[in-house]
Amino acid sequence: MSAYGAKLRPYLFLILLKCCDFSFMLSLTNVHRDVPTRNGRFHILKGISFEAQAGEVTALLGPNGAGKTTTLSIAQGIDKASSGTVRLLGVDPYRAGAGLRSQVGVMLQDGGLPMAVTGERLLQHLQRLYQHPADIEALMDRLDIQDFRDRPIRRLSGGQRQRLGMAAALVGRPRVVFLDEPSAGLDPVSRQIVFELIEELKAVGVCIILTTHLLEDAQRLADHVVLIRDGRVEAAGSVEELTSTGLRPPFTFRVREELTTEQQQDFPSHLKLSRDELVSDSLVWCVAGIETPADLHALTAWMLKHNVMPMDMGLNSKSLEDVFWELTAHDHA
Ligand SMILES: Nc1ncnc2c1ncn2[C@@H]1O[C@H](COP(=O)(O)OP(=O)(O)OP(=O)(O)O)[C@@H](O)[C@H]1O
Repeated sequence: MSAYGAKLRPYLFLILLKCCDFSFMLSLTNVHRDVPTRNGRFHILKGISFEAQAGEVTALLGPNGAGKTTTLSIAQGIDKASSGTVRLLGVDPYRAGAGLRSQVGVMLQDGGLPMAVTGERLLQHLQRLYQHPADIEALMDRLDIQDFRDRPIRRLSGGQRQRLGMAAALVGRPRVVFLDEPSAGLDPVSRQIVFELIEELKAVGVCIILTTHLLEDAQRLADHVVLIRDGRVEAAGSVEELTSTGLRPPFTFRVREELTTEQQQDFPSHLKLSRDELVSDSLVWCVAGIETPADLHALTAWMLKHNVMPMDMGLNSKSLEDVFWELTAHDHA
């Protein structure tokens, strides 16, 4: 190697290292997607950026029509971004060949499953497409598919199809798995099976990207949440990061009997008392403005003065659902 080449060697090594850096299994940078319409162009995605890492669950959340499915399709390479950069295992998924496909599992929704064949036949067929497939007997055991393995897919219930769709996504032992609404329509037992499997996949370093409308599921499963609204990333971070920012959840207390007008009128003026509208039981009250022990003292002094003994009271922890409502409040106004 020339002296110039020798000087370049450390840099070449660094560039090579960067190209092989798969700590982000998936990255989208400023991705736009627009489609022609009669009056011009409709912008479905308006600059989506996020990353998904190995051994983590990344959950895409958002209201109907936000752009989640379009984002997933582009991330998988089924659809093409109008602009921006997509990297799946280091390559552009839209242009990539079979080498990438064999490392990526996609959970097919109902429409994508061949209705006439049996679940077992489908899994056997998929098994032959991969060099190092999973053991499908073990997969069928794990997802509780054995009982209906020989039934045509069209005869299966929604929950059975969901589990078969998940098995189909895992036959090739993928490094990255895309799951569209994996827990939709599942009974509690099937849901638990799917959740445990997702945890096992995480533990062996699989990168899981899922969409869900069930915020409770996202809260339980996701390491990283990407909240999409109107084609943009409205918020992103861990569940803890998202639930510890923004509005503080209200302090609530529950009483056995209705508060009188006099009690309400004498409430400490720097605190705001209102009924908790999310609870059908109207005897739950929210108190906004409790920031310090002195505020708490003002509240309990008012209770003492008016002989109000709460059945329970406390500061609520914020859920992903609260964050979702906060961020999408103007959509529902
Ligand atoms: N090919 C297309 N042509 C025109 N509009 C489209 C096209 N594909 C998607 N859209 C529109 O883009 C928006 C986002 O669609 P997308 O399916 O990505 O949303 P989503 O977040 O997955 O919604 P949902 O939660 O209802 O499944 C919707 O308004 C949809 O009607």
